[in-house]
Amino acid sequence: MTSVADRVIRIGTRGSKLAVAQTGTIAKKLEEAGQRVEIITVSTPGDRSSAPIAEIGVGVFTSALREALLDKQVDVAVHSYKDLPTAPEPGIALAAVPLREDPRDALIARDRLTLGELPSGSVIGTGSPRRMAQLRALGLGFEVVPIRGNIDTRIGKVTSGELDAVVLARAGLARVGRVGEITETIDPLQMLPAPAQGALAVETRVDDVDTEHLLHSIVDDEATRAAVAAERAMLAALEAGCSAPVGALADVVEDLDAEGAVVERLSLRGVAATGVEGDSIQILRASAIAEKHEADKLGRSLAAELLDLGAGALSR
Ligand SMILES: NCc1[nH]cc(CCC(=O)O)c1CC(=O)O
Repeated sequence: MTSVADRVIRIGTRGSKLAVAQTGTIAKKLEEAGQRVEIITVSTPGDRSSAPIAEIGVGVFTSALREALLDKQVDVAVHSYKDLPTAPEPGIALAAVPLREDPRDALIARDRLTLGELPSGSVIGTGSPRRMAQLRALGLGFEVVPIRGNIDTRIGKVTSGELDAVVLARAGLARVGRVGEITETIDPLQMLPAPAQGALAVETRVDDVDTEHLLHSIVDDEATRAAVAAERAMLAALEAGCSAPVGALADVVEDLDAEGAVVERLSLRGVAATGVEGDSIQILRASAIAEKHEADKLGRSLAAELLDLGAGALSR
């Protein structure tokens, strides 16, 4: 391997419990491969503000970490991939996309209830327009209210009785050891996750090829990278950001080629909601399948299909 083994690789992370846990998994893999690492916490404006994400803007959690990377305060930045803007960042390389956790959303409800068991009028908290739209589109009479805050704060609102339920990413709950409190892992047929949910993005500087290659060889997962590329290509082509009412989920699936032989292909499902601000919510869904190396094209063509169906009126 490269001679980077002689130095300590500085890994930057946000300070939240979730971010520290995520970064810890990457640090552990590097250490197991004999690499010395140091974890450096970078505070971001997103951590300091409690305003709705829609107001403080895309990239609020990730730009400070990227700045620390470009300033050479750290050598590696670990992000929740779904929080990254779709536009590429000059000077920064996507060194690795590790094997992702279960990408689905999870319900934590009072009395261990599921979505189907929660009565009409139940109050469910989520700050995500995507989750809000898909919850309302179930037509079960839920009142969906905006919330923010870290995982502990959100779950606390159910424990205290302030809310009947909250919806969170299962992956985040897994990373902080709270999957036991999940009362239903939501079927993607009912709620598609955010593009790249559950995945991490491991970034390095473009001029630090040794570190990039090291991270790639130790933590990259090709199937996750392809799936996430398709999901994010769809999001980018819809010109929507991380707080848009857009969901996407890609999987590598077994399919048959023209001769009937089993081949691996990439399957992508997408959802976009319009009218989220008013009360005439409309949900548009589509799906498609393509060759594994055509992730970008698959994402773009599914976005085109959603736009044809009416996603042009996407509320931003
Ligand atoms: N937007 C905040 C955020 N960014 C990443 C995760 C969870 C972990 C992940 O999806 O990778 C969360 C919390 C949540 O959506 O419940």
